[in-house]
Amino acid sequence: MVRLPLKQLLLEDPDKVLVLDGGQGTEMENRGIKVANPVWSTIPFVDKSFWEDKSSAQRRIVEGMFDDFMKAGAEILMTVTYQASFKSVSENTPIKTLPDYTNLLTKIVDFSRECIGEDNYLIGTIGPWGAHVCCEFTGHYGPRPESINYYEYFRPQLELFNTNDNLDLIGFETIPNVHELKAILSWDERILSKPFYIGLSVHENGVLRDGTTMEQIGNIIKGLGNRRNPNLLLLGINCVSFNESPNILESLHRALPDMPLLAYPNSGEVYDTEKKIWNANSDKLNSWDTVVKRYIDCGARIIGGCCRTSPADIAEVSAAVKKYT
Ligand code: MET
Ligand SMILES: [Zn+2]
Repeated sequence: MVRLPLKQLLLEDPDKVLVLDGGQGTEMENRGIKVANPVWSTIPFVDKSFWEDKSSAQRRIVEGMFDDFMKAGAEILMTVTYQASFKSVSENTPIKTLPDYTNLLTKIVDFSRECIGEDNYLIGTIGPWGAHVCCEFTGHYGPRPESINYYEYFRPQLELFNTNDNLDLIGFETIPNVHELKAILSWDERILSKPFYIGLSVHENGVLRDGTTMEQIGNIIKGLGNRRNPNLLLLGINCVSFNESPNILESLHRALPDMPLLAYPNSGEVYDTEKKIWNANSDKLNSWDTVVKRYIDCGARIIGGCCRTSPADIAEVSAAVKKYT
């Protein structure tokens, strides 16, 4: 294998910062794929023609997207599996059984590896429990969030990602609720046997969507002591306000000074939930150059973009990473 195991790279090359890709779901939408459905950006992979016809339009779009992110400088890229839990897929697509689901996810992972080659790192992404009920930006997990069986929800996707050698890292993205965070943190190496990270969904006022502060999150992680899963490699934020993201990451760094961090904010545009369109943010206070420098200064080791960030954004991230490392 050409690439070093990620854990080793993070330890042995402390100045290395990896450039992540951008917002795949929104980028696929920009390129003409209709993603408005319950499995979101995983939809093209559910179509048989994606696998049977190697020159199908949708397949070319996904290949082109990976290519353009790599040309922009991305060296760690994601599978398009944010909303591909067994529950979401089996309830909303013709794929109903565990073997068929496993087959679908294996094909997606192996296809993504083919797209990015052996030199780059591949993350198997997992959206939060809230993604299947669209509440990853509110964190409202109902009256008893502590009694949700998170493990049961994640298990089929996790078991597959754990065992597929094409994946270097598992990414839990956009986690908005502290009970879900605690559940993931309670899983040991038998449940999470591959390196993983957790991306938090943080309000622009700096607290987790459910109101938990970064300091409280720091205490939860410190409190794990030797029960902490050694595969937890990084903690960070994703799909958060572009302008506020450096402040948020800095507060996470103050809470956990030794933790390697990751950050991939939104583009800085603002979503109008009524008109369902993205508007340019006239108050975009920062440039990628500024935010990337601040991320690096507080210990970020993986930096990229989330929703509405494109290869052009990743090129700016990559230039800033080169400048400041
Ligand atoms: C709602 S956050 C989405 C994250 C996902 N990795 C994507 O960009 O497709
Ligand atoms: Zn996002």
